[in-house]
Amino acid sequence: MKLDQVQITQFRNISSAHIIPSPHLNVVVGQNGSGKSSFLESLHYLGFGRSFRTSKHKSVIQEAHNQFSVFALCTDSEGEKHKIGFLRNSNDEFQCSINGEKSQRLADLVAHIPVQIFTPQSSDLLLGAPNLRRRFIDWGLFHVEQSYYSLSMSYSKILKQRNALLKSAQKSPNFDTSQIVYWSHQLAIFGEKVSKHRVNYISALKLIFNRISLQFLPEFSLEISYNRGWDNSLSLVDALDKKLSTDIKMGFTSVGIHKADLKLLANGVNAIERLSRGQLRMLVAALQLSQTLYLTETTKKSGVFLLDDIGAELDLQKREAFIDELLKTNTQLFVTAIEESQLSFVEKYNDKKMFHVEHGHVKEEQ
Ligand SMILES: Nc1ncnc2c1ncn2[C@@H]1O[C@H](COP(=O)(O)OP(=O)(O)OP(=O)(O)O)[C@@H](O)[C@H]1O
Repeated sequence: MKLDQVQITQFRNISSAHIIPSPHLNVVVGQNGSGKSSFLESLHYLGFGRSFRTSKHKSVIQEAHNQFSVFALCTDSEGEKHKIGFLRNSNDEFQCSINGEKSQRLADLVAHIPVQIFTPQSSDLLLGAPNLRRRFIDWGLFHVEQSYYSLSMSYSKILKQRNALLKSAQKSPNFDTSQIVYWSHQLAIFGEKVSKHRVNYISALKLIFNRISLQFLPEFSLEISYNRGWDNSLSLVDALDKKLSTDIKMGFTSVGIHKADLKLLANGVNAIERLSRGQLRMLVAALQLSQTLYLTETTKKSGVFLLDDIGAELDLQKREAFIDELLKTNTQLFVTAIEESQLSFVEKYNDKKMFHVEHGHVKEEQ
């Protein structure tokens, strides 16, 4: 899906903006505090229903106002037009709109536009907690595997149920554990299915990643290793049964897909111990690009890629390599920079638009 037009209202310092982007490359330039990241953040809402900078939705609503909205006219890969929108008010209520129909289900909206974001904080994918890496895998699967969302939602609901029973059992020694065993079996049914999708996805991603990482970080031998969240020699139901008494003691489920993790190895050791900050960012870029390639190859869908503050920690050559490769995937790119000189190489692209942001006004450069 490509964004043909975007209308933003009362979003941070952007009172109102109407943009007609290029379907390929959009360069957004402006001084510190001008509103570049806010512009990308508003597009992020269309792909996730949330910000990439804060969990407090209220803080993105423009001061002295009580709601923001982002609307877009888009074209999908079959050439069909769609009208999508997202609105959120200061009472923390939101509304999605898809081709004129209102919806309270975020999944309906975010399924339309696969949005990815790359910021100076993106190395958190490798440095941060495992849930960030699971979210990375889940994002990829959500957009390629139709059943994945409902399978993982079912797993989460059953996990809550099992954890509530474990807490009750923790408090009362005579608790009938057969109920927990029942939920362990239910949990295992969905957990095995989700895990199978994840394992297949990682294997496919590895093939693409091996090629991209050679290009982006040729000085290292890089490898993805995936831990599915329980003992490899056991089925999930057996692993859950084996951990039953430990889980009762702790009051939560210690094995399952909610414990899965990705590890990135550089020359055989954990990449975070070996790579510089810039190299870690490039590794994240390679992972995200692999996802983009997989998405377009398997579904023919195209997405929107937001690159915030590209100048931070990536040298000119690496910025160029990343943008070159993203543009080959038919992704619609929005790149922000403080100065045009940080992106001097964009001269070579024909189908691009340049935008200038000043005090929240987004203007296309003619
Ligand atoms: N809720 C809000 N209402 C009005 N203005 C806001 C709100 N939240 C943030 N701002 C202001 O919006 C401006 C734009 O911030 P933004 O982070 O988009 O800037 P930027 O151009 O990305 O800057 P930098 O290059 O420093 O990252 C800032 O001056 C900020 O103080």
